[in-house]
Amino acid sequence: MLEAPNRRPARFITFEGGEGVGKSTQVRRLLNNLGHHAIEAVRTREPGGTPKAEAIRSFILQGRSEAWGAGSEAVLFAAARLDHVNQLIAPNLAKGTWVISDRFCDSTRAYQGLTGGVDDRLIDALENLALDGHTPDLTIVLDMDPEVAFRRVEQRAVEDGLQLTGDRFEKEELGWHQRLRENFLDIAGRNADRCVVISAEQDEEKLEAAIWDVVSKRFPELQGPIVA
Ligand SMILES: Nc1ncnc2c1ncn2[C@@H]1O[C@H](COP(=O)(O)OP(=O)(O)O)[C@@H](O)[C@H]1O
Ligand SMILES: Cc1cn([C@H]2C[C@H](O)[C@@H](COP(=O)(O)OP(=O)(O)O)O2)c(=O)[nH]c1=O
Repeated sequence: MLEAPNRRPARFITFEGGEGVGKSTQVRRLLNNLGHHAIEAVRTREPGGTPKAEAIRSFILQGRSEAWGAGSEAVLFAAARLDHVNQLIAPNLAKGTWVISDRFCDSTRAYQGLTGGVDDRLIDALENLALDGHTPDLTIVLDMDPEVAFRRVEQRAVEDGLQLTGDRFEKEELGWHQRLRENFLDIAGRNADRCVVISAEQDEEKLEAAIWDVVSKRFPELQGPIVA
């Protein structure tokens, strides 16, 4: 079959950062903006994205692997990622569909590696195996004070009449979340070609515009007028 001339490769974009910084909200908004530029894209998340990876997600987030330690949890996250890459990410990119993921490999490095104390060599090995070359083209790291992020989540839960329970990682103490924030910034600094840090302490529309500015400058195919 003949390749369409000048067909650009599909892009793989990930969002990273602490709890409640607005990743899911901005993934949705980015997808919408890509649609306005006639870019076909799928939204996904980690842990999860495929039935097998979602099963691993429930197991971990219910706290069932907590007693096994951060090393074993890193292996579980990588097992979920392997399936996610093979079944969803790689096939979509291969057929020209962009993939936008709410968290990816930097979360394992930040949570289990730098914050959880798992040896870099294990994190590196798991990352190489699970990604199999599918490194994101761009990673947006949403950065904010975790205390402010918690207040947002709490306020929204009160407004929606929901009870906040806190999953496996949400229930860690504030100092832990502050270290996590520093660790994401450290990862971004060490991968400056791929990662862009954006302050998430701005309203949803302004943050969306700041993200679009970064994404559209990075990928020339987005620089034309809105077509859809
Ligand atoms: N820029 C923002 N300003 C204020 N509240 C926000 C903003 N972005 C998201 N929220 C709210 O904060 C909470 C967490 O947002 P969410 O997108 O689910 O974060 P994450 O995916 O990072 O956990 C939600 O209740 C959401 O409506
Ligand atoms: C992908 C991934 C997530 N996690 C954690 C981060 C979150 O606490 C949790 C995912 O839960 P989620 O509800 O998606 O969190 P958030 O809304 O903040 O993104 O799993 C890891 O510890 N390691 C990983 O590799």
